[in-house]
Amino acid sequence: MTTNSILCVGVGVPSLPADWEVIPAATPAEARRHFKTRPCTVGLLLARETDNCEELHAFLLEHWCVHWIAVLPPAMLELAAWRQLVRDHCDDYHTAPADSQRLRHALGHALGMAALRADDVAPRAASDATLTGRSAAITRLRRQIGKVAAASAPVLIWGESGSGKELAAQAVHAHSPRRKGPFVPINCGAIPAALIQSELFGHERGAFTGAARDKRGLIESAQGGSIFLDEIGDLPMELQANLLRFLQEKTIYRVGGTRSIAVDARVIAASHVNLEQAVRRGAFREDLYYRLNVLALDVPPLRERRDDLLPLAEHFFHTFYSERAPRVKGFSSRAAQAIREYDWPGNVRELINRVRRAMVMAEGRLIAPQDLGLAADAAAGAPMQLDDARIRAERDAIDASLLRAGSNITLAARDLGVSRMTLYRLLAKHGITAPSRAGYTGAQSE
Ligand SMILES: Nc1ncnc2c1ncn2[C@@H]1O[C@H](COP(=O)(O)OP(=O)(O)OP(=O)(O)O)[C@@H](O)[C@H]1O
Repeated sequence: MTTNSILCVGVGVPSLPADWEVIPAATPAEARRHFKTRPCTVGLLLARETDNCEELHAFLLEHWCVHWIAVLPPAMLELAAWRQLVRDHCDDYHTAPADSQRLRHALGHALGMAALRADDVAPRAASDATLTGRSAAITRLRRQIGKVAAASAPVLIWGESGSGKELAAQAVHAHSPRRKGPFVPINCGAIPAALIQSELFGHERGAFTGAARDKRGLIESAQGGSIFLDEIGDLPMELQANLLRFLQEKTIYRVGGTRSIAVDARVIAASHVNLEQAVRRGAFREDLYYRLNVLALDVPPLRERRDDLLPLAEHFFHTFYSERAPRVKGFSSRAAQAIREYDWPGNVRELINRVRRAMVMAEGRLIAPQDLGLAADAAAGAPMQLDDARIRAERDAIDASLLRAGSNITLAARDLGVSRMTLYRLLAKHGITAPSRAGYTGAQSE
């Protein structure tokens, strides 16, 4: 690919400077074929009234990393759907007929910006199927990821549990100049405090009892790539100092070691707690917070991007298609409505778990709200003894937290405010099978 390649989608390709390679594609389908073999960083979208806005929207979503410039008749800009398409996907737009001087200038500028971002690296991937969703919020996030990926400073991702922080971190890495290097995810909250230092920084032989040989830490293993520190707020204070030193000096010391080791790894951190408040409470170092918070990304909770709910549900239905009971063909309209109306406190992870469970448990051909555990209480209104109501509420709470926690007993117990042992006892009491990591399938007995 030359750096001056421009993919023109639509008809009526304008004359452009001879040293630019112009790749014409009359339709999105043709453009898709070109993208497979000739990825471009700049695209010109020549829209006409007869075009299908939805189809173009889907195409642009797949190629969100491209810098798009649109040319469209002024009347189309009166229409809300087209205005949104331009707002969501394009860096710039011109009304047709476009002034050729201004258009060349805009395209030249886009090529220049793309070249700066690419920074001598292979072209950014032309599509990313992983961050599914079509809401304005997720579209914005994808655009921000594209920008953040090109930079080299640390990234801090904020979002509720299960909202997609790790996926966003993977996308930053996948679109960055480091994409060929490793992506090393670490959950700071899941590693026991006694182990975390040697896990992160490695150790030298004899550093402590049991350290029989030298061991590389996870930070070192991210050499040339990115390290993803999930739940950074759980990092003990003393390690926060070590991490700060690494961010400042790009070197680490293994536990028990005296030699500094240079490590070239980009830090991407994430938290579901407000780190600013943690700083105020004295639980998180202020200097580390400012070091990390250079490029911030906010992954919105699912209830704030309801337009993503059905595309995501469909996406997971297809992802787990082979696991479904063979008769299950899709979602009923009542299930779709229930999905749209529910608040999804456990975010995308909860949606995955509910869809997976429904695909296995559904009684009919179409998934119903009750298969998703989202039916309005069928017994509502019927008299119920207080004891029964208590038992039912307890079981529903356990059910819901297991779904939110993605079958992780430790997280579910924490969510419910009980110990793991108590949760196991409650599971036995309600006849709920202790979930395997493969997936929670809900209460087994009524
Ligand atoms: N937009 C999305 N498209 C497709 N899958 C998604 C999307 N967002 C999240 N997921 C999926 O949802 C699950 C939870 O996402 P992820 O692990 O990234 O969340 P998280 O915010 O890092 O969670 P936690 O705070 O618990 O670590 C993963 O299986 C992920 O692949």
